[in-house]
Amino acid sequence: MGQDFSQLAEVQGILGALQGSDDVARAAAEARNGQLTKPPGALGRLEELAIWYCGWRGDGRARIEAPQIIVFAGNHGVTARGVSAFPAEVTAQMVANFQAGGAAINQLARCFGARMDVHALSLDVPTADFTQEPAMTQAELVAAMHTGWDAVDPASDLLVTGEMGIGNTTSASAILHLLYGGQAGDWTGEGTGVDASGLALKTQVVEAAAKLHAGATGLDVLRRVGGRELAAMAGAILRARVLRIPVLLDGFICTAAAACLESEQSGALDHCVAGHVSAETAHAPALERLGKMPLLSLDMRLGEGSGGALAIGVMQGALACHSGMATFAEAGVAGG
Ligand SMILES: O=C(O)c1ccc[n+]([C@@H]2O[C@H](COP(=O)([O-])O)[C@@H](O)[C@H]2O)c1
Ligand SMILES: Cc1cc2nc[nH]c2cc1C
Repeated sequence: MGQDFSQLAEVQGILGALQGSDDVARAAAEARNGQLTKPPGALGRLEELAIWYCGWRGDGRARIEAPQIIVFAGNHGVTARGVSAFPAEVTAQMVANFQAGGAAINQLARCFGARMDVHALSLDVPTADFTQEPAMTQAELVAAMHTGWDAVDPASDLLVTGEMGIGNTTSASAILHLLYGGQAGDWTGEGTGVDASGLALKTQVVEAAAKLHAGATGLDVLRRVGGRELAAMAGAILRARVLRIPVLLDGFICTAAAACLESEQSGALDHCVAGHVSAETAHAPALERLGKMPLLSLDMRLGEGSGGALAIGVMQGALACHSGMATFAEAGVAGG
């Protein structure tokens, strides 16, 4: 595709000119679904998912053959406030683990035949502490979004964006509090596992951040209280939209990053499905605000794209049935 950007205004221009899904392919998929050898509606939500996917792919009989998982990693200045149960150096250590094939996401990628890529974003330069100043400059935001944009393989047919970043649930909570209001406590949870006093401190940090950055919207929220890996996920999700590659959102942090795109441009996440709802308490209300019903609910709170990766299997199943099943006429089954 001939689209690219080097400035925030150009990102906004791309968001303002997004195309919808292909009505003709969607109608063909809907017609095919009505002829398959099953009682109407018997595959439940899989039917709606397959039709949705076919619409985005522009093919009434699409399959999933080349899923891609991208894990973005970033470090956060706000960790100096003591908001995580783990030290910041774990981010770089886990990147090494991803590269060596030892993390959960490596195993899940293999299970579903997905290509997996890892992008570490300036781990030696944490973002600024957003209780004091914006986490990123506009140039830093755009550069991180561009890393995500470039990371998407145009030949892939389903994308999962995942992340690794000690402290990034504080970022996600601050984003959601700024976008959706309420109290800081409504959007703040345990992350990697802080105790009750840790949670109280983290809630104060989110409250202070929301106060400092009050009034921000859309991508400016991502810049002010986000992080590089969140911005990269947003960039990848946007690129996927331009390339008509459907996206499975992962957990709390991925959803918060995506919510900034939706805040900037209503409908920007129409090509996305929520892969799962995580155990982080504010994830379910965030998905509700976005009108996204998660495919899975397994009490996971790992990140890395792990919940989205598991949902690849659900989507593969939906499309295998839709595109592989015989019709009543083909199979000579009565009642179609
Ligand atoms: O995906 C989720 O819903 C999720 C929920 C809680 C924690 N995480 C992961 O844990 C890390 C952030 O947790 P924390 O406590 O350091 O803010 C980061 O690497 C995330 O991938 C992820
Ligand atoms: C060990 C560990 C692995 C992770 N994967 C994603 N976030 C994580 C956070 C920690 C602490």
